[in-house]
Amino acid sequence: MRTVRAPATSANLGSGFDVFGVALDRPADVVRVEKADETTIEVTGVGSQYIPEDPEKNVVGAVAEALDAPAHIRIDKGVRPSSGLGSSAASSAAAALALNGLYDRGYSRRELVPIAAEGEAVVSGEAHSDNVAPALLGGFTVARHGGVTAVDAEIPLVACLPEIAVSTRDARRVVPSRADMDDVVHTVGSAATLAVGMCRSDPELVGAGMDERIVTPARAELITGYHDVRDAALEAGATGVTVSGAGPSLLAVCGDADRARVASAMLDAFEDVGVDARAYQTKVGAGATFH
Ligand SMILES: Nc1ncnc2c1ncn2[C@@H]1O[C@H](COP(=O)(O)OP(=O)(O)O)[C@@H](O)[C@H]1O
Ligand SMILES: N[C@@H](CCOP(=O)(O)O)C(=O)O
Repeated sequence: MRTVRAPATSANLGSGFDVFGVALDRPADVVRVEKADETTIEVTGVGSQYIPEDPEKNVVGAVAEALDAPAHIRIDKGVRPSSGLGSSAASSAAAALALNGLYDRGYSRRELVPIAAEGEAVVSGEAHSDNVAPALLGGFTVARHGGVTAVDAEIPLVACLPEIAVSTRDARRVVPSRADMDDVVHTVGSAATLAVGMCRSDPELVGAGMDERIVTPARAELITGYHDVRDAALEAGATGVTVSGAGPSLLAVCGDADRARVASAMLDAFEDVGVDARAYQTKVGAGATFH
């Protein structure tokens, strides 16, 4: 038997669509695997009523198949599905690491990234690895077709999750297929600023580098109260705010001293537009760990 905890993650960070991601210190999924003749899945925890236990439909079924590692898989969800906090990726990453250990497959964490991404293809139609990379490796990650670069960073964050469901599949449909060259240049500048900020653990640079004008505005439309909540967080001291993953969560970057104030400003702003929400006061954290 093997048990692995894998963290929530936030992808894109505004300017790094389908490339950048960070592991969050909390919340997390816990996945336990035992060898079996065929794969069966049991799901408990946050939002488990919305998650299929059929191995053809649950992300961990695709991971078990990719590793040729049939197992009884128990998932205790800490990351709500359709949250924009890498819920499916947390399960995929945890299952990949746990099954790799259970069956002695010998893959490194980096080699497990494309295997765990097979799970993402089940739910969003594409094996994007910007969530599974930080869930496995921790820190700030840059996921490209050629491989993943990861760095540790000390950055305080607030992830604010409203009681709205936005599926990654639907939010990918609103992404424009073409972009204006001025906006592309702006995005490159932001992405470079953000990456330098992560390397320096500098919340000012990371926040400034989240600004992006191509994907984020289209997705903001799917989130009731997005602009009010963003403004409230900035006024409370956040250095940058953007859509987390495909939404509906918002991710704010701030200094340590401002984190509690930013979290409560975001909750109040959601409440003002009639939306219940919860805020995770978190930071860039570690990747999946064995228990
Ligand atoms: N193990 C799993 N954990 C979470 N969601 C899963 C899992 N397996 C399948 N799903 C499905 O994936 C969808 C959620 O994935 P996604 O929209 O990517 O959420 P998130 O943005 O939080 O990653 C839901 O439809 C859910 O039923
Ligand atoms: N790059 C993907 C990330 C989706 O993240 P999730 O946490 O919403 O699953 C996208 O932006 O579509």
